[in-house]
Amino acid sequence: MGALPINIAGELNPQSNRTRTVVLVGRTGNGKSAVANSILGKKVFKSVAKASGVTQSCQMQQTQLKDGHVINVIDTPGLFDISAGSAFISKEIVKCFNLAKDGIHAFLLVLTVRNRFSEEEESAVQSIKELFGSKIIDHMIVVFTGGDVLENDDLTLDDYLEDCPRPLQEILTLTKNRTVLFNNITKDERKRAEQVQKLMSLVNMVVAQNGGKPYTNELSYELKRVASKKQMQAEYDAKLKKITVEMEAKINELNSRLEQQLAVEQAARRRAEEEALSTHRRSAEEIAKLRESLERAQQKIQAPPRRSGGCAIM
Ligand SMILES: Nc1nc2c(ncn2[C@@H]2O[C@H](COP(=O)(O)OP(=O)(O)OP(=O)(O)O)[C@@H](O)[C@H]2O)c(=O)[nH]1
Repeated sequence: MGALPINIAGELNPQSNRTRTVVLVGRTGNGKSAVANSILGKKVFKSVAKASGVTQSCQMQQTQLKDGHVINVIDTPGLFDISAGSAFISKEIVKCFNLAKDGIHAFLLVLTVRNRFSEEEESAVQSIKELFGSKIIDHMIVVFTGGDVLENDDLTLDDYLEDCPRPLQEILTLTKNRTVLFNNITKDERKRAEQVQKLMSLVNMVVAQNGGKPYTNELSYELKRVASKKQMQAEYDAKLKKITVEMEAKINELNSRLEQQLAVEQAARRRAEEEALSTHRRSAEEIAKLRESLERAQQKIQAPPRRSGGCAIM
């Protein structure tokens, strides 16, 4: 492996300053591969409806856009799905950083308007933040797929995001509303190009806001350091393995913390639901009692006057 074309400050070398590398992250089935294909303008990544994950490993593809920018697109499997094991995640994260030799300019968090924003989605974002550090947020753009669904309902992305759940609102605030909507099934080439153009202007904005520097973290420095030392293959492999194992331990620790947090939240929600149910039951009982006494009162009023000694009591 050769030296990476970024200097120690993480800045791009002049020859690569028209290259942008983006990584698609998000839950399985949200449409990462479909977005990657829309960016590339061709069906390169497999994108199909399947209950289990389709993308099995990080892969990178490149294209040159009309404006001269070269874009590297890295598609990832559902790295932060609850079912993904830590050994798999760590291996894939190391692979992803190894693929992104120019550094990563933007992380595209892929969400879909076709499903509700779930708790799992929220904890996936938390995992990303904790594993890569909150600096990653400065490089994050939220891509919503399912533009066609909103179009069919005559809705804009802003309409959809009105009154969105608080955790999603927080992500949008953190990422300074860098959002873009993709209709990945459109056959209209102009529309596809427009979507990519909007995304690229957000990517360029992120690059500018980060002083032209791609995202780097301890892991990318470590990988760069290991790669730059022209070591023997066996030594290099051993170092890479060590990095992967360390990453796995970090993921295990994070997962057990997130599981605990989720359990606490679920217990609190269950308690609140039970309380609401018992309040509802109590008020239903009170209403039934009230109704009963009302009926009794009405029966008394409607009852024929009692007679005494043949004479009506007036
Ligand atoms: N209607 C509609 N369907 C979409 C859109 N984008 C993606 N899909 C569908 O969503 C399903 C999942 O898309 P993928 O691209 O495979 O999702 P993924 O996140 O890459 O999934 P994995 O590769 O399994 O991690 C496919 O059936 C896509 O056709 C969109 O904009 N509109």
